[in-house]
Amino acid sequence: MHKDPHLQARILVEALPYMQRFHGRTIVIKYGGNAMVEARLQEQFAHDVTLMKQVGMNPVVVHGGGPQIGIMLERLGVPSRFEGGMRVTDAVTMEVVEMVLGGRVNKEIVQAINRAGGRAVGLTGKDGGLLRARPLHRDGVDLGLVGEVTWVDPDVIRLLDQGDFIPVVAPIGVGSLGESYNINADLVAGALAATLKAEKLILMTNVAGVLDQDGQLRAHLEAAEANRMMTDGRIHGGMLPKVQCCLDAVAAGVKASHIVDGRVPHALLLEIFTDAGVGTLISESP
Ligand SMILES: Nc1ncnc2c1ncn2[C@@H]1O[C@H](COP(=O)(O)OP(=O)(O)O)[C@@H](O)[C@H]1O
Ligand SMILES: CC(=O)N[C@@H](CCC(=O)OP(=O)(O)O)C(=O)O
Repeated sequence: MHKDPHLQARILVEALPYMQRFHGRTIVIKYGGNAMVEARLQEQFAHDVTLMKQVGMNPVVVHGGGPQIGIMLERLGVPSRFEGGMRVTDAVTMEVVEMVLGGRVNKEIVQAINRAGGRAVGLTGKDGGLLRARPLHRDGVDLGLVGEVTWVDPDVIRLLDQGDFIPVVAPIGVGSLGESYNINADLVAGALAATLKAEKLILMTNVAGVLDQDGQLRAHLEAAEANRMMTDGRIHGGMLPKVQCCLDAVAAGVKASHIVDGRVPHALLLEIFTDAGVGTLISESP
C-alpha cells in the first residue's frame, strides 16, 4: 500500500506501540488544505485513514471545502465575503454551501476512502441529528447563516464505528426549525472530538504548524504558552480559531490536539505512528 521504503521502515519500527495504545480509540481528523485538493495527497490520506481503521482505531473525518465553495459561487455569479475568517452566508450562499460540501466534496472523500479499501459513509450534521447549531454572533457583525455547534448527538458516529465504517462529516449544522447552518470545519472537528472524548484531534492545514515570531516551528505548546502567543499576536489570523479549538478540545478531555502540515506526504501516518510527529502538539498545562 505504501511505496516509500523509508517511511515503511520507520513505521515498521515505531508503529507497534502506537497501534496498541490507540486500539479502539477515536481520532478526529479535520481534513483540509493541500491534502484535500492534490490528487496524490488525497490518495495517501485515504490510504492512511483506511490503515488506521484496519489496525483497530476509530478515525472520524471532518472535511472543509472553502476553496471549492468559492469556485462554485463564482461560477454561479454569487458574490462572497469573509468576516473574521467566516464566510458571510445568506440563504442563496447556504444552498450552494450545502450542495458543495454535502454533495460533491463529501462524496469525493467517501469515494477516495472506499477506493483505498475502507468503508466510508458520508454525513452532514443533519444526518441522525448529529450537529445542532444556532447563529454565531461575533462582535455585532451579522454573519447570516454561519452557525456554532450547540449540541452533538454522537449516536450515529458510534453506530458507524461499531459497524467498521469510517464516518466522513460535512460541517453543516441544523437549527431548531430544521434550517441549515454553515459552520467552520475546524470548529466542528473540535466539538466532535470533545463529545466523543477522542484520544486525538488532528487539524490538517497548509503550514508546518504553529510558528514562532522567527518562523521556527513550535513542536509542542502547552495551554498557557498558546494563550500567551494568542494574546501577544504571535498567533493571529486563520491560526487563531485553530489553536482556540485545540485548547477547547483538550480542556474538554481530548488527550492531545495537533495542527499538522497536510503538504507532507502521509502526514497523518507520521503523526500517529512515529515518535517525532509532524506539526504542533497542543496539550493542557501541567
Ligand atoms: N503563529 C502562526 N503560525 C503559523 N501560521 C500562522 C500563525 N499565525 C497566523 N498564521 C496564519 O494562519 C494561516 C493558517 O490558517 P488558515 O489559512 O485559516 O488555514 P486552513 O485554510 O488550513 O484552515 C497560516 O497560513 C498563517 O498565515
Ligand atoms: C463559516 C465558514 O466560513 N464556513 C466554511 C465551511 C468550509 C470550511 O471550513 O472549509 P475550510 O476548512 O477549507 O476553510 C466556508 O464557507 O468556507
